[in-house]
Amino acid sequence: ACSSKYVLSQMHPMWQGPLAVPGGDRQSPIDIVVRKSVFDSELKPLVTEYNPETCQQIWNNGYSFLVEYDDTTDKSTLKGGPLQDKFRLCQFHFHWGESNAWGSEHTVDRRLFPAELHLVHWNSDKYSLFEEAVMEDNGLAVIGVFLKVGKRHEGLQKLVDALPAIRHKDSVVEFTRFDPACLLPVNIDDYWTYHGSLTTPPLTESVTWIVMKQHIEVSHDQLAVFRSLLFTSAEEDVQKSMVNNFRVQQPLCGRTIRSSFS
Ligand SMILES: COc1cccc(N2C=Cc3cc(S(N)(=O)=O)sc3S2(=O)=O)c1
Ligand SMILES: [Zn+2]
Repeated sequence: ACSSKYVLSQMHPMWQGPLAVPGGDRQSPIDIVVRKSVFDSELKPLVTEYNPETCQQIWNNGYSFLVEYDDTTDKSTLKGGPLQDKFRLCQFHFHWGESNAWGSEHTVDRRLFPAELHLVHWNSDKYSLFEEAVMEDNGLAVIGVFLKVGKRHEGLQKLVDALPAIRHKDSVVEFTRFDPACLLPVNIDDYWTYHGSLTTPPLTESVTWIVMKQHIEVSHDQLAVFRSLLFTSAEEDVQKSMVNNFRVQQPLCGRTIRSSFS
């Protein structure tokens, strides 16, 4: 799987960490300035082929909660869009705020969303292990989807119902037969794409970001359950609510953001 404790445990609740990695000139997240993005007609539609049977577990890593997929074969994959190779889904997770006014990592013309979903994939054409891919230039592809508060998301509810069982850091429960495609917006043909990094340690600059233009809606109550999670483990005497687990925005450093739509 693609998330090991030693890496994730470096994350501190209000982890704001270094403003940018020393020498890092392609860090994430960033603000997407729509009028500065460049339409690229060569960008193809994204092709996701997710198999719910590869869903394995859901766990609280002390920074977010991750739904992990079996990435030992090419069963749940992403290709097309800006990608030249086939990428394997390894996990998805979210970032959110303590209020509905903020929480997303990326913004669109400075517009904040209450939360953001990240579907993490690694290049299985070029690498045999996630741990290799995460260190390489074109090793990872992460789909970002903005969440807005509105109507209840039926597909999300199975995940929301599992959260009370993983309230504390390092708690894990079995979680199966969840199709992450249900979390994608109706239209996945319209997106922005740019070269960036992981937004938490190890902050490696190995990510092709694909940020969806269309958001998904979840209910206020569903998002409130995210906020009932804790950064802290059961043993700690001071419990801290898992909120505001997003990174500060990073300098664009001259990068071009391409759009798949004009
Ligand atoms: C050896 O490198 C490893 C090993 C195990 C897990 C990770 N990761 C850590 C952070 C991280 C942050 C992501 S985000 N918010 O940009 O989508 S995705 C992701 S991760 O790849 O799961 C890295
Ligand atoms: Zn993330």
